[in-house]
Amino acid sequence: MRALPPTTVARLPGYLRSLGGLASEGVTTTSSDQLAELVGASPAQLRKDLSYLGAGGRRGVGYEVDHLRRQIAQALGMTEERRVVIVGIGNLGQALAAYSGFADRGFVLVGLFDTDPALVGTEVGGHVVQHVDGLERAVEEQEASVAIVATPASAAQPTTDRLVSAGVTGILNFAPRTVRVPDGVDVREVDLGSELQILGFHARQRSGAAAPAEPAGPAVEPAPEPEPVPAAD
Ligand SMILES: NC(=O)c1ccc[n+]([C@@H]2O[C@H](COP(=O)([O-])OP(=O)(O)OC[C@H]3O[C@@H](n4cnc5c(N)ncnc54)[C@H](O)[C@@H]3O)[C@@H](O)[C@H]2O)c1
Repeated sequence: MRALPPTTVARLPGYLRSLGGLASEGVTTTSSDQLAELVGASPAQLRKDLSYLGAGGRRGVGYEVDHLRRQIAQALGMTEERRVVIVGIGNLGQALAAYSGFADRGFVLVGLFDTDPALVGTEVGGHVVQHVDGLERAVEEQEASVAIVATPASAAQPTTDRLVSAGVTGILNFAPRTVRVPDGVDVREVDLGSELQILGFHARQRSGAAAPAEPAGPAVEPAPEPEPVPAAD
C-alpha cells in the first residue's frame, strides 16, 4: 500500500460507512459512480483514493463491497483492537463513555478517569470511574494506546503528558487547547465550534452567490455645509 495523503485518510471512514450501509441492504458489488454519490465525492476522486489502497474496481463489475470494506478497515487499523481510556468524565466524557459505536470500529473502552470525588466510584456506560491518580498504572496494565481528553482546557496538556509517558500513542483532544506531543504520538483535535463556523461560512457563501449583486455600500450623504459664521462687526 502506498503512503496515503491525509485528505484520503479523512475520507476513508465515510467510504466505510457507506459500504456498511450497502452491505446491510444485501448489496454485494458497487460502482465508483454509486459509491461516490453516496459519500458525496466525485467518481474520479473516489477511484484515486481507493487506488492508494491497491483497490481497483473490475470493469463491468465494480468493487466487491465486502472486500473493499476489509481493505479500508485494514488501512484504518481497525483489524487490530485499540484500547481506549477517557479522561474527564463530565458532560462530554459521560456521553462518549455511553456511546456504543466505538466497538464496531475496533475500539474497546478500558478506563474512565476523573478528579471529582463525587464522580469517582460511580458507574458510567458500564465502567466505574477511577481517580486520575491511577491513570499511568491503568494505562500500562490495560495496554491502552488511545486516550480521549475531555478535561477543562487547563488540564489538557498535563493530562496529555501523563498519558504519553504511560505509553499512549494516539490522543483525541476535545479540550479547547492545542496540546503538544512528541514524535511518534498522533493528536486529533475535535472542535465542534469550528465545524459550525465552517458551516456558517459555506451558508454565507451560498446565500452570497444566490443573492443579486449588492451595491458596494449605502450612498454616503454629503456632509451638510457649515453654517456661515456671521462676520463680527
Ligand atoms: N471540542 C468540542 O467540540 C467540545 C464540545 C464540548 C465540550 N468541549 C470541551 O470538552 C471539555 C469537557 O467539557 P464538559 O462539558 O464535559 O465539561 P465538564 O466540566 O462537565 O467536565 C470536565 C470534567 O473534567 C474533570 N477534570 C478536571 N480536571 C481534571 C483532571 N486533571 N483529570 C481528570 N479529570 C479532570 C472534571 O471533574 C469534570 O468532571 C471542556 O474542555 C470543554 O470545553 C469541547
